[in-house]
Order: sequence, then C-alpha cells, then structure tokens
Amino acid sequence: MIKTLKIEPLTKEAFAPFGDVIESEGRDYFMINNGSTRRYHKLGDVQLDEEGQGIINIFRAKTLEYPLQVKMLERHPFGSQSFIPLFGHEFLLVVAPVGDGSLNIDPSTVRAFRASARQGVNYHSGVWHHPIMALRDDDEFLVVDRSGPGNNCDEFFFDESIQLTVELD
Ligand SMILES: NC(=O)N[C@@H](O)C(=O)O
Ligand code: NI
Repeated sequence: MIKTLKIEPLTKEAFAPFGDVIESEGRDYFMINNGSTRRYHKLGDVQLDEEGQGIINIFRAKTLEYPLQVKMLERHPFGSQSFIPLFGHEFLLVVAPVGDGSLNIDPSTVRAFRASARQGVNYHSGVWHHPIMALRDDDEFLVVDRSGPGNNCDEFFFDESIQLTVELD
C-alpha cells in the first residue's frame, strides 16, 4: 500500500475512536470562583491501570522532516497520554484504532489530523499514535500520562511495502 494520508481537521466527533479533544471552543462549562472563571469540566479522561500513577510532564519536541513517511506507531496499553500545546502552535497527529489488541495495525485504518493552536488531545489507552509531531522547532507540550511498572510503550513498524506519507500543504 502506498498512500498519502489526508490530514483531517481535529474535531471531537472525528477523534472519538482515538480519545478526547481538549478544547474550550464550543464546549460546555459552568461558572466557578464567584463567577470569575469558566470551568470546562472533564474534557478528557486520565486512564490508568491499578498500579499506575498519573504524572505531568513537558515534552520539548523538534519538528520532523516532511513529507514524512509513517514507519511506525506506538501505543501505551496501561494508560492514556495527553498532549496540550503550551506555546499555542498547531501540531499533527497520526493515529490508528486500538484494534483487536494484538501487536498489529491495519494500515487502512491509519488517519492523520491537524490540531489547531487551541486544541490538545488525550490518546486513550492502547490507541496507536505517532510520536509527537510538532510543527515548530522546540515546541512544548504539557503531557499527562502514566508512570508505573511494566512496559507501557509498544511499537509497531509497518512492513516496507506499506508507505504511508504525511505531506504539509
Ligand atoms: N515515549 C514517549 O514518552 N513519547 C511518546 O509516547 C509520544 O507519544 O510522543
Ligand atoms: Ni505516546
């Protein structure tokens, strides 16, 4: 299979099979702090296994070279992982659904999205995703994910006959 992935706009609905979109635009809120603050409540679920601990990190990412060939995806079976842009820049995502849980990805299910400068994502446990795809050098992301025993990062490399490409417009 040789395919250039269509980069889709990131929406709650389109991303639902993969996790949550963290954004305020168009979302429900309620007032707190004596009416001075909107709380956009529970935009995403932090998923952890019983032995996991939720942690907060910052990832400072280099941009990747585009067109990019998607050679691998990874997943975190024991917990969710969120990426919230700290500098307000757009970024890209390449994902595939959890599937049957085996260490295998149907390349026809791989999708690409572009997050706006005011959107973050929260990959649910086991959702396949490409390592962070910053569009600005040294861009920073707040990352909430899981720390704990066991290997929480599986990688899957596509066969060389599978060429999935992401191009910037
Ligand atoms: N390995 C690591 O912590 N980073 C990846 O999980 C990623 O999604 O960028
Ligand atoms: Ni990850």
